[in-house]
Amino acid sequence: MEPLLTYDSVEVSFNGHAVTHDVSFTLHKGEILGIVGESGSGKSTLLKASMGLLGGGGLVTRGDIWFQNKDLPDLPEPELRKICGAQIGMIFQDAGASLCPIRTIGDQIYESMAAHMEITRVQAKEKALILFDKLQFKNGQRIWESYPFELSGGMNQRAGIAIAMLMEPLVLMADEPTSALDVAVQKQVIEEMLHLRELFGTAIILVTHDIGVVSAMADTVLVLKDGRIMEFGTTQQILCEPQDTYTRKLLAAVPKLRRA
Ligand SMILES: Nc1ncnc2c1ncn2[C@@H]1O[C@H](COP(=O)(O)OP(=O)(O)OP(=O)(O)O)[C@@H](O)[C@H]1O
Repeated sequence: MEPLLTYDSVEVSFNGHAVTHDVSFTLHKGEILGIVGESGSGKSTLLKASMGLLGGGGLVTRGDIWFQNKDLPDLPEPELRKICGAQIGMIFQDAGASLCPIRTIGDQIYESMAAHMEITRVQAKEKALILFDKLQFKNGQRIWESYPFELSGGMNQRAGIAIAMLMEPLVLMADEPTSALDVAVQKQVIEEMLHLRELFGTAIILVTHDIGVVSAMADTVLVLKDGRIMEFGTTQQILCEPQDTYTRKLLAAVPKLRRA
C-alpha cells in the first residue's frame, strides 16, 4: 500500500540545536501509530514539524516529510495552511481549551469548516449533528448551541476531536489527547477515535505517555529517546517482545497494561 505520510531522516533544530535525529517512518491509510518516549524526547516536535507549528527558532534542518508528493517543510505558508486543518488535523491534550470561550461550538465548527471548504452554516450544522449522533453525543443540538464553558471538560475535549474530524482529514495528529481526562472519559475518547478511523479511514499519529492507550489503539509503535528512534514495530512486538533496553525500561515503568 502507498504510504500516506513519510518522514525521511528528519532532523528538527531549535536555534541551531538539533533535538530530533534521523527520524524515518511511514504511515498508511487507516493506520494508528503510537509515539512513546520520556518527556523531552521530541514526540510533540515531530508532530509540529509537519504542521509548520515549530514556532520561531524551530526548523526542519534535514530530511523530508512527504504528504501527497509534497515535502511539507518546503511548502509556502499559505499552501501548508490549506493542508493543515483540512487534510491533516491536529488535536492537543487540551483540545477543549483551544476552543474560543466566547463563541458557541456551532459558530466555531462553521468557521473552521468554511475556512477550508465551500459550505453553508446549515450544511455545516447538518454534518456536525450527524457526526455527533454517530458518536452518541447526547443532545447534539444543545452542544451545537453551547459555549465551551457550558460543557464539561471531557465534553469539550470530545467536541474538539469531533471538530477536527468533521473535515475528514486523511491524517490526525493527536498529542496526548486523553491525558487531561478522567478514566471514564478517556475510554470514551479512545472508542470515539477508533470509531472515527472506521468511519473515515483516518490514519492517526498518537503521542502519549500512556502505554495503556497505545495498547488499546495503536497498530505500530515508535519508541523515541533523545530525539532518536530506539525501536519501531507492531504494537504486539514492541509491547510483548521489546528488543531494545530502553523500551524494556519504559515498559517496566508501567505497572500494568490496560486494555480499553
Ligand atoms: N520552542 C522550543 N524552543 C526551544 N526548544 C524546544 C522548543 N520546543 C521543544 N524544545 C526542545 O525540544 C526537545 C523535545 O521537546 P518535545 O516537547 O518535542 O518533547 P516531548 O517528547 O513531546 O516531551 P513531553 O512528553 O514532555 O511533551 C526538548 O529538549 C525541548 O526542550
